[in-house]
Amino acid sequence: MSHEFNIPKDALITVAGTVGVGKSTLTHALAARLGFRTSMEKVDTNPYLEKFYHDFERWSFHLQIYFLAERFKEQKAIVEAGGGFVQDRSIYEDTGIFAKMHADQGTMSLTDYETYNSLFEAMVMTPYFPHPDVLIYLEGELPSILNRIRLRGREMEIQTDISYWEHMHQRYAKWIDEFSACPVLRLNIDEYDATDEAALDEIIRRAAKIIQDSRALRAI
Ligand SMILES: Nc1ncnc2c1ncn2[C@@H]1O[C@H](COP(=O)(O)OP(=O)(O)O)[C@@H](O)[C@H]1O
Ligand SMILES: Nc1ncnc2c1ncn2[C@H]1C[C@H](O)[C@@H](COP(=O)(O)O)O1
Repeated sequence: MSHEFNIPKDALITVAGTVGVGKSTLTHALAARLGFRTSMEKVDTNPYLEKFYHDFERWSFHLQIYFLAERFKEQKAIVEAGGGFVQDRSIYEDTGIFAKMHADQGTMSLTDYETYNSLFEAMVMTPYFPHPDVLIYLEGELPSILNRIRLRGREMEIQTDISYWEHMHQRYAKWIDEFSACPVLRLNIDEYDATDEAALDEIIRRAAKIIQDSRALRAI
């Protein structure tokens, strides 16, 4: 157990939510408080991301395959280490939000989407794919999130039409209502401050309760 919080040492906590909502910030803060390792989404070394923002149609398949490979390697490292990680973004969002959104809006062809999905499903069926003990879902109003994207200052995101972020925000709201792959803790970004220790502790206590309840159920 992670001493004062009753979080099992082998737990996997995943932080999910739309771009700019605060996942990386909370991932680092939770991991530091728990003495867990982080599994971060790497942006600077991604060879397709910037090209993708300039031409969705040309690069969406390449980018999805790249993200899938990266996330799978991360999952494998987490399993091999025996858990004890906070993970920045779930693999479920790649398929359930991004790939689907681009397929639906015609910026990824149906054939590419089907190829991607069959690869995704084959990967998820392996022992290297532990479902998280809890998925912490961050949600907030679109204007606050857009403001955070601007403040963070990634030019490729700032230059992207606001309709892209609006559409993603709507998809996320629907996606989380239907999500059932693992237990969920929903957090509104106006209701916590990631730099405040008491707020973090409260989030961890809520996560711990969810993890204990779901592990107890699995043990029956
Ligand atoms: N709780 C918070 N309060 C204020 N600003 C925040 C908070 N969490 C994140 N931010 C800021 O919002 C921006 C996006 O946060 P980040 O953690 O990178 O989001 P994500 O990983 O979800 O894309 C960053 O500039 C970050 O400093
Ligand atoms: N699967 C993905 N498809 C397209 N774009 C993606 C995917 N996963 C992440 N991204 C983009 C979105 C952001 O520009 C960066 C990093 O995401 P963030 O939510 O800021 O951590 O990658």
